Amino acid sequence: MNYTFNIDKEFDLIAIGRACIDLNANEYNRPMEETMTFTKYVGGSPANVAIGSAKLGLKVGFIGKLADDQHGRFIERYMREAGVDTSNMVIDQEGHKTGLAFTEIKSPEECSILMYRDNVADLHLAPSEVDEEYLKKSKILLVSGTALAKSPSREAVLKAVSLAKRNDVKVVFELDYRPYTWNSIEETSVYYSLVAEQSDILIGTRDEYDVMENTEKGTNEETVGNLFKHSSDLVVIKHGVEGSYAYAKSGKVFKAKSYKTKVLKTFGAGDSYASAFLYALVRGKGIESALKFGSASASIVVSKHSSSEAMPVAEEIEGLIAERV
Ligand SMILES: Nc1ncnc2c1ncn2[C@@H]1O[C@H](COP(=O)(O)OP(=O)(O)O)[C@@H](O)[C@H]1O
Ligand SMILES: O=C(O)C[C@@H](O)[C@H](O)C(=O)COP(=O)(O)O
Repeated sequence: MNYTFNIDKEFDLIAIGRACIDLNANEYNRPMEETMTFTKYVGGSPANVAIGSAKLGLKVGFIGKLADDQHGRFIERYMREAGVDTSNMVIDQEGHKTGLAFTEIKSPEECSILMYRDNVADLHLAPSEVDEEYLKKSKILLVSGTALAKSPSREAVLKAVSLAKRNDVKVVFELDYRPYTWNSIEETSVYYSLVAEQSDILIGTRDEYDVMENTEKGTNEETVGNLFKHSSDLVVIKHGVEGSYAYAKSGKVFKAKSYKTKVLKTFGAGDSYASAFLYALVRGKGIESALKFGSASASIVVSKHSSSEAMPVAEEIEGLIAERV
């Protein structure tokens, strides 16, 4: 089953939200307290998705705010060289900082992220910095849930969503829930529900949908039943290594297994999944195939050290899918 986009648009995808720095532990299987060296990469979920999709060949743009410092300049250059259009990345003029994510790899299954996100530039993106003329050129607006955590970024995203709806741009909501950015689950649930109801496509883990619904143990059937009362017509629910489902409004349900690999760390799975899933969907490969693309890309990235730099090219994904038929 195919998903259709407006083919007259110049950009395939424009992401909105944070572009930050990941500092990934060089020493494996050690707690953070004993980790002495880290490698720097561009990070931030929507930046990772933008980089991943651009590497696969989509025409990608980004709306976000960068710190006016060495880190901000590193991020802009890296993304531009990765093929992302950075013309709508705004440079902060008020001394806000770049968000940092230190990763801990205690074991392949036990990974965590220590985030430094006080006073970060990305959450200071203002509604006036979201340009309708730019956004309307895209097939997809990719919204990262974390960008809803604080004003003025929250209002900037709400404006982008309403401009997307006015201009035949599909809204894809990547729930991307990061607890430390929010005051409470109640607050998250309010803003997640607001954007979910206006989104065409949603991508999240089962746990993230539970946060959105402010519930402990929701079911996929209840989740999609509620979402299909609104704008959504495709809902992807990921269950980690157990695999993932896509529910279409027509009633069709698709399932994909994950691809076994030698896991180095678990982070990066969600972002690589989203970039390859959307690539396949935009290229008209069908929903079932898009799930396989997402899963295969995630499998490749969890076996590597970074999230952004490790994003695969299409041939690597196709090779893995063909090998595991
Ligand atoms: N250990 C793993 N080995 C291989 N693939 C994995 C593994 N963990 C996750 N994946 C793949 O990555 C996808 C997203 O992972 P998940 O953990 O659900 O998302 P997130 O990283 O957003 O929390 C899964 O649907 C699966 O295909
Ligand atoms: O999103 C962030 O700010 C941190 C990411 O850059 C980091 O690489 C990561 O956590 C990715 O994990 P994922 O969301 O599971 O793909």
